[in-house]
Amino acid sequence: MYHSTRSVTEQLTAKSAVLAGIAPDGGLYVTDDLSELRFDLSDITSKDFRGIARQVLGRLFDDYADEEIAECVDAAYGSTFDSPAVTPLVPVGDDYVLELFHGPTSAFKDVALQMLPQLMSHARRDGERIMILTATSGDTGKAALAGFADTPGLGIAVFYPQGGTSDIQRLQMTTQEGGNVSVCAIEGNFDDAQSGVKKLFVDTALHDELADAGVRLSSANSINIGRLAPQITYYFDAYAQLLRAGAIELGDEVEFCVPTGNFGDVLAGWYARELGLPVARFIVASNANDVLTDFFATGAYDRNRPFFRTISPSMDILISSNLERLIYYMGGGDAAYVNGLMEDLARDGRYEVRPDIMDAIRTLFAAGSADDDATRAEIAACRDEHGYVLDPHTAVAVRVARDLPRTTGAKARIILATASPYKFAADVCEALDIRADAAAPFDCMRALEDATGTAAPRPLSALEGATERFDDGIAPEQMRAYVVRACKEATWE
Ligand SMILES: N[C@@H](CCOP(=O)(O)O)C(=O)O
Repeated sequence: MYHSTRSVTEQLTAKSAVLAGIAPDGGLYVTDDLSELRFDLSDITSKDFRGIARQVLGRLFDDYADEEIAECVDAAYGSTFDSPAVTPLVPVGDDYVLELFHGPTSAFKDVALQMLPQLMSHARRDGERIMILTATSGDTGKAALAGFADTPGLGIAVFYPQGGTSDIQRLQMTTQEGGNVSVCAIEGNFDDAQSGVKKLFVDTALHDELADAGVRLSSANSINIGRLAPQITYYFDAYAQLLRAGAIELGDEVEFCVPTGNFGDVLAGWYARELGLPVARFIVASNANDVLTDFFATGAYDRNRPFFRTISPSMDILISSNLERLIYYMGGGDAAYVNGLMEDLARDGRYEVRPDIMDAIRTLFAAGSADDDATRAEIAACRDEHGYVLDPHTAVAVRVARDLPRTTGAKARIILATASPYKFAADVCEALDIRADAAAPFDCMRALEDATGTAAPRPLSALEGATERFDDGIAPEQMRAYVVRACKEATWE
């Protein structure tokens, strides 16, 4: 059963938690006693990606029948990824890069957002209409649109920060087809978009108004446990790939370095560890928005700081929602304590975690940050040293990992590659000193292809000349009215 990080009174089945997205008190759904759900390592790592996905989802979402989970996995990972491995692991220097960008929108979000619509479709009752509200700093939005477009009974509204994504990321979203989709720029940053969405989730008057039209709200962000859980799969699968390559032996510990914004991706790794994956340490890598780096150093989470727009825009985030789940678990499941911290955050923009909890957290997590200059330098260095082209988010992680020696006991280090460099062609060209007009994204794509001998993913190059359907831009206060309209205008069946 699932309950809020902020209270334990309401207990929900997995299907209900997935459909709800976020708890009515603003908390995130969690399940207790993860240790009872641990896998036999030899068994789970003997499976391929799809087999691991079936195991992970079947265990965490036990009210889905085995056949339902199998149908979800086949639909999500049957033919939608351009690599037979789904998330291939590639050696780069002394480390490994886990390429999570082989899905339809060239970002790691595809792994979960090809799955979430399947999970929701199986949980939804006949006739029920669900509007998925999504805040994005660039990658989640398109991956959610691609996953939910024209899915019966489900609609989707995506909010992105105006000017806060790469040109390609914006075009991916504004050209999206489907009768159940809407895309809107917000005057503000990702935090404004996500806070706006969270406000709507706890707006009971809005819920009543939409209920009269037969619509309820849910989320495609990693605050939704149905979005987070599918990401656990690739941690186990990366380990399985290392075993098959003979790079480690069963039981050896590894470490992961994860480029981080909303803390969902790295938290999925932590769940994998709780479920039995031998992980010595997680490295949390941030860009200049280094609120997490400071948190791990000091125990104080303080969002009262300048917000930077960087060349790794998907990580331009100062409110890392999923940290709430980690604190809940590392604090021994004390929902009242978490509730108090979240009240501090809402009131003062900061909270401070108890030293004993921080000590426990620091045994497992290290953190570091890289600004734009360091990111560009890393893109260039990795190409020079290994002939491998990084996207800016992955480059942040590689740079942070470079500065931290591998922890004792870890037999291999895996860096999560979260997006294709072609989504950020202009910045990657600049970093690699490739001559191209930064204001012309498709010229940059071609220049990057010519200079590196790699090919842009077809869905990205096909954006050239595509018709932009959405040019709405609103203030955060107008999000409520926008959602009401989106619900009225969506084609539901
Ligand atoms: N990095 C995301 C922002 C939201 O994170 P999520 O994992 O909670 O969806 C993005 O690129 O949109």
